Amino acid sequence: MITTARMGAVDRNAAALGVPQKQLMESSGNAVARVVREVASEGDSVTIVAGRGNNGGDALVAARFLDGYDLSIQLLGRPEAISTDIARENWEALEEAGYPCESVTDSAVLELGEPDVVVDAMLGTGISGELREPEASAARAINACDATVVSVDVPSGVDADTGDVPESAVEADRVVTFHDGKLGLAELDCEVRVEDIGIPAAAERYVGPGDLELGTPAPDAGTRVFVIGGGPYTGAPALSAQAALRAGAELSFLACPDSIGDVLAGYAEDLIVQAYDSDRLSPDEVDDLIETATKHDDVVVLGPGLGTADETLDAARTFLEEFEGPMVVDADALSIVPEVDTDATLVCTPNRKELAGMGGPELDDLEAGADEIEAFAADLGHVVMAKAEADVVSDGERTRISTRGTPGMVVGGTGDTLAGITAAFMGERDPLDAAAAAAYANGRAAERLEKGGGLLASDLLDELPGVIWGER
Ligand SMILES: NC(=O)C1=CN([C@@H]2O[C@H](COP(=O)(O)OP(=O)(O)OC[C@H]3O[C@@H](n4cnc5c(N)ncnc54)[C@H](O)[C@@H]3O)[C@@H](O)[C@H]2O)[C@@H](O)CC1
Ligand SMILES: [K+]
Repeated sequence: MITTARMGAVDRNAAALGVPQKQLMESSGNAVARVVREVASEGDSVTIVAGRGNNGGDALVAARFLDGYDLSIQLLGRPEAISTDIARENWEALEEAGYPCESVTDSAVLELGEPDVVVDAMLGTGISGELREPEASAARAINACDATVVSVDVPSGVDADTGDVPESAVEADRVVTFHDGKLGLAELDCEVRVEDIGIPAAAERYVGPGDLELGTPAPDAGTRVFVIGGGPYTGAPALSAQAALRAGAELSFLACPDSIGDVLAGYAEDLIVQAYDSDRLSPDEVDDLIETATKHDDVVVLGPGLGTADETLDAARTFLEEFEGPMVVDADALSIVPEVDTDATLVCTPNRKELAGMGGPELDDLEAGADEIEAFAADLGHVVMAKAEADVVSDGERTRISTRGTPGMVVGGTGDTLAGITAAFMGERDPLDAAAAAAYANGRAAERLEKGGGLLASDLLDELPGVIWGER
């Protein structure tokens, strides 16, 4: 099963891999025609009712695969109103080649007659709510006639994600949907066929620009990130907090020992430092930290630069047990995740060594071990983003791999930026989607810098907005 948002992302990834949507539309149209051939006999009359989006485009392609039938092609609206180039090009090709095309500009004029088959291609996944005109009248006409109704992708009007069926929706006899099943079709009383349209498996497996779009919230999402880190180290928490801002967080807070508060504040005037009265994180601070994070609905980053003192790990353990919001767990805090029972929503970001330290698989090649990482994430019950040349992100059921990045990223601190980006995205996005998008963004930032070696994690900061807001 796939959501329509994820389907859109995979589609975009396929285009980035060199398989553009027009090619997929050709496959979809072909698949629609195959189903029409199954329900129609030679010479039967087939009426295509096409909307102005890509759902209509699929059926316009199908027309070219239906020689031998008594075809009628009705476009709902004026050809100039077709909303995508690829659908318009397919319309123009039909007109040019002399197919029986009509543009229906007044809903009252939709003359269905008594066709044997109606292809319902008014609306697919682009729909929201009750049908508007002229689609609503056309749906009534389709529902009133005796024809076998073949719906393209989804019966027009039905929400492919939720399965909501507004009163005005088309009642289909068959549905031809593409690539993968849609949750919203499961409850319908009709035959649903899932057709392969030639999307490369890599478009789902490897993160691409579609994942960036899917996992990145709007720039005004207003997420607040709260980094709990530092003590023995100062750079790591500062990098996480700054990366969160570059990835669109509205505010980035840093909770740290007061002994390093001034140092952290000195790194960047954009950070808001909340120092506690101690040399390192200890259980005494936890109640305050949880109260602050909970009150402001913060996304927490726990771990960067915390160190491994016993009292610090005790504090991290208590925080995990008691916090119930979204959080990224990185670095020194990772080792305690398997021992605690938490209601928080976690993305854990171990490198190879930390992964093994958490009781996960010992792997040289994370990509080759993706199945083991998936099994580990399932056991753990949290999203795991394992980091190396390839980053493997899994929630135990869904697994995505990012091969973006450069060898220069082995330098210290690139994991800290990744944690901060993930947190900024997690405020408004599914944790797996957020983590996958963050891996892509962090890696792309390094690629754009084109440094063979000598990359600094802090170099990535300036590059992130161009990737995230420019490439999504
Ligand atoms: N991988 C994919 O995602 C592929 C998608 N394809 C097709 O593309 C379709 C999605 O295309 P689009 O995104 O262009 O969307 P649609 O073709 O579903 O329709 C979009 C249009 O419908 C209008 N609309 C929205 N709600 C409405 C309502 N309640 N009443 C009347 N009009 C309404 C919108 O303003 C928009 O112009 C899929 O369903 C599928 O058929 C295929 O071409 C192949 C590949
Ligand atoms: K449809």
